[in-house]
Amino acid sequence: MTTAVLGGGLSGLSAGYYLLRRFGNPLTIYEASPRVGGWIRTEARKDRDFIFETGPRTIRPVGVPGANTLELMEELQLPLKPIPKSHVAARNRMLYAKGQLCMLPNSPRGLFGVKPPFTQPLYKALLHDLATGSTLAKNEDESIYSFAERRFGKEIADYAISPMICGICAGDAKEISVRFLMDGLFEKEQKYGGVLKGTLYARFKENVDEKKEGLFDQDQPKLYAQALQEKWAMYSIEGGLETLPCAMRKYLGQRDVNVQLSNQCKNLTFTKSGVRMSLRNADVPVDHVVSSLPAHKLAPLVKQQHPSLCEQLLEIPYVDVVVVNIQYDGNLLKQDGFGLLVPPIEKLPILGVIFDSCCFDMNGNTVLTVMMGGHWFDQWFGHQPSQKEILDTATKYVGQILDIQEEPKFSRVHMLHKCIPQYTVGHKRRVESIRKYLRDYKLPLSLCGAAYDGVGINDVILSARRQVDAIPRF
Ligand SMILES: Cc1cc2nc3c(=O)[nH]c(=O)nc-3n(C[C@H](O)[C@H](O)[C@H](O)COP(=O)(O)OP(=O)(O)OC[C@H]3O[C@@H](n4cnc5c(N)ncnc54)[C@H](O)[C@@H]3O)c2cc1C
Ligand SMILES: C=CC1=C(C)c2cc3[nH]c(cc4nc(cc5[nH]c(cc1n2)c(C)c5CCC(=O)O)C(CCC(=O)O)=C4C)c(C)c3C=C
Repeated sequence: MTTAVLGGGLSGLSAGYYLLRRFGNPLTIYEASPRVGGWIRTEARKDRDFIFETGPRTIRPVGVPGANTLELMEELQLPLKPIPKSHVAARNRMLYAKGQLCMLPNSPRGLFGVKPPFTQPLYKALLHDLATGSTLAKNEDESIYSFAERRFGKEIADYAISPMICGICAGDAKEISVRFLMDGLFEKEQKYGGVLKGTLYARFKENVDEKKEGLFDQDQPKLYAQALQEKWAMYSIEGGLETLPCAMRKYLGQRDVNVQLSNQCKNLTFTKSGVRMSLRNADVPVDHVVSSLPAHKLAPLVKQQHPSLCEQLLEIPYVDVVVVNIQYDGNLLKQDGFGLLVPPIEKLPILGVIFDSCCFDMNGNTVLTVMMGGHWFDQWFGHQPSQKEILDTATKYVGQILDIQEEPKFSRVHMLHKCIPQYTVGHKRRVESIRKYLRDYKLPLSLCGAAYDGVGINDVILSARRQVDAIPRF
């Protein structure tokens, strides 16, 4: 069976890895740009002993998706850099709200005091949940903001959930589906009439649930067991996260998988015997294609033969993010931690700041990443500001929030256009409908990647594995 993968980002490379394992060669991965990795990009400043990550920087070793990624890391023998749960970067997460830097509670004791930006002890939010019955009809969807407000009150929705959504998809919690991050809690609420009630009731079933996913019934990956034992909160890779796609490309290349860079797929034509892909210099027929492309990039490729599929794909919205990496000599941070998020209710042009040099050793440098834009990109950056204006905005807020007044020694501004999909209300049903369309028309096309089954690194790797496993054998 001849297979091909569209896209050489992490999901496409993972699809290549799992296709090779299941069907062997011939297998080709087509990537439009001259490099692999997609949004994963590390800029190493070799002369200065620090790195800038322009996309992701950490991976969570949690649950089946986390275990699956660690299995891949083990196979690739990558040198991981764990951050244990006791590390300051795992314990200290901050908000900038009401004009001050606020530390979020990191232990059960934190539920009982009143700490800004909250005006009530957090346990009251739990009482609110206990006192409120379930109010939505079964199996519906709603925004994560409205769910949090219903269950825990407006303060939690504004100062806990909304910034969390900014720190995962740069989105507006008022539009993002509750099923994006709280599918389980939502289901429990609907089933048992409350989040807390449902969580306590279902707790004893947790191990059963993990087994149900069926991937690691026999043995857990060794690295996952190690991560559990050593209580890792998250990890990166020596040299930065781009080490992962580079290692995958090498691994696949050594096993005769053809990874073609700068070869954009321009059209897909479904034929009686498979698919014809229009590529740089030729039309190539294959039996089955796995697309890892962002939904808005796949849409035009199927438009000619399947306009309604194209329209459904275009219903998955994306947002732009501005990433500003900055470096200063010496340690200038007065407060250590992972970083800070700015709740959207503050109406500031920044989404948050990550303290890279607190998470990982940067040889005495202070390295920060300021993230801006997202759902509010047009409002703040729609006038196409210059790189200097953007850098000035980032450093202004670093000055105001972190009291770092000096100019950065080194900086980079990146505009990430349509970099992160938004799982808005109804996303789950949209994806089901897209996949149903492929089944109904018996199209030899599988879809994986950040557009469909989760936006994190673990999610896109697992998405590739599941989609490859679901391809019927010829
Ligand atoms: C700013 C930012 C921070 C993030 N932080 C984290 C984090 O800390 N932890 C975490 O787990 N996740 C994080 N993520 C998410 C993670 O980076 C993504 O989920 C993941 O990289 C998506 O991989 P992908 O392969 O699905 O898509 P992509 O990376 O978008 O890859 C798709 C590839 O397809 C190629 N392509 C497009 N069109 C064509 C075509 N017609 N033909 C051939 N190739 C084509 C593109 O060039 C690209 O290489 C972050 C994302 C962003 C943007
Ligand atoms: C503290 C500041 C943070 C900013 C600013 C931030 C921006 C940002 N993040 C994404 C996408 C993802 N981030 C993810 C994980 C993650 N992000 C932060 C913090 C900030 N993110 C933390 C602490 C974590 C780890 C999560 C945890 O341990 O609880 C992920 C992966 C989520 C997962 O399922 O594992 C993604 C995806 C974007 C696009 C962004 C831009 C504003």
